Amino acid sequence: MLLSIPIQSHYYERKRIMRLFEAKDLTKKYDKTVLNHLDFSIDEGEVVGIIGVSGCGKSTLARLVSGIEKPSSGSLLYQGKTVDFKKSRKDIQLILQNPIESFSPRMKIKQFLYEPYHYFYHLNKKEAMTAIKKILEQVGMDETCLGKYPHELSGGQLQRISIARALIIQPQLLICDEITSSLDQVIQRDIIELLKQCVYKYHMAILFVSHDLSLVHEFCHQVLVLNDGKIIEKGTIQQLYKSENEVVQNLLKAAYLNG
Ligand SMILES: Nc1ncnc2c1ncn2[C@@H]1O[C@H](COP(=O)(O)OP(=O)(O)OP(=O)(O)O)[C@@H](O)[C@H]1O
Repeated sequence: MLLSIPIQSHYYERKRIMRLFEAKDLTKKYDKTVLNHLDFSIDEGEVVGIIGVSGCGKSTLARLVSGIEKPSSGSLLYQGKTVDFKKSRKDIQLILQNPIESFSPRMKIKQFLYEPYHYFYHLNKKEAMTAIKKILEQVGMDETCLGKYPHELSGGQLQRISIARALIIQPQLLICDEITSSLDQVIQRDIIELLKQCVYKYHMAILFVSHDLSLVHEFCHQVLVLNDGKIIEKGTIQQLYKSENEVVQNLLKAAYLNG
């Protein structure tokens, strides 16, 4: 045994536990098999971390769970039924590492935040604007961003706007693929705090792909370790510290040395 990461873990309470999402025998092949017969589940209000070395299939898994790519075989269940990603647009949302990819370059931030109110809640612009201002406050932004285009904001500001949009939509499952990796540490912390509030207030479940084990340590209830297309270990981060698996030990050691 093993090194522990020097950060205070702070596990916030989960209110009730119901199975939200399940992957069964999930396989994805391109020219080679990237994900190989994976089984895992995510409960309501649960934060599940995905870690593993570069190229092990983390982003591929995020794309499958969010429905932007189809598995080669296996099934994905949402509340016990095969997911219909068209119907589940409100329930399952993805935020990417590079937030600019989620924005249309010619759409002002105001429109980007108004769309979900219009589409999911049928609010008119005046009603939505009152709500948008409140949400902006929650993510630490002010109204001046509303008249701007995406390229006029920084990466951290765009990531906050992406989270604001997720707060508006309030999905049951939010998939975050390396969303803090291009941000400085202070903004990383703020974003994790915001996501914790989403879990706490809205009982949102989060699939959190990250190479930053200190954030995973602080944020995730359960962690899956991917290697060579397979889940080689799952459990709390404390359980992972006790793992005899060499790959897991090396990941934790590398995180400690880099941290
Ligand atoms: N559309 C694709 N076509 C062919 N191969 C792909 C495709 N997408 C991913 N791959 C391959 O699948 C493997 C896993 O890639 P993926 O991006 O999921 O890994 P990752 O763990 O997220 O990596 P990183 O930590 O570097 O972001 C890689 O070998 C990659 O080249």
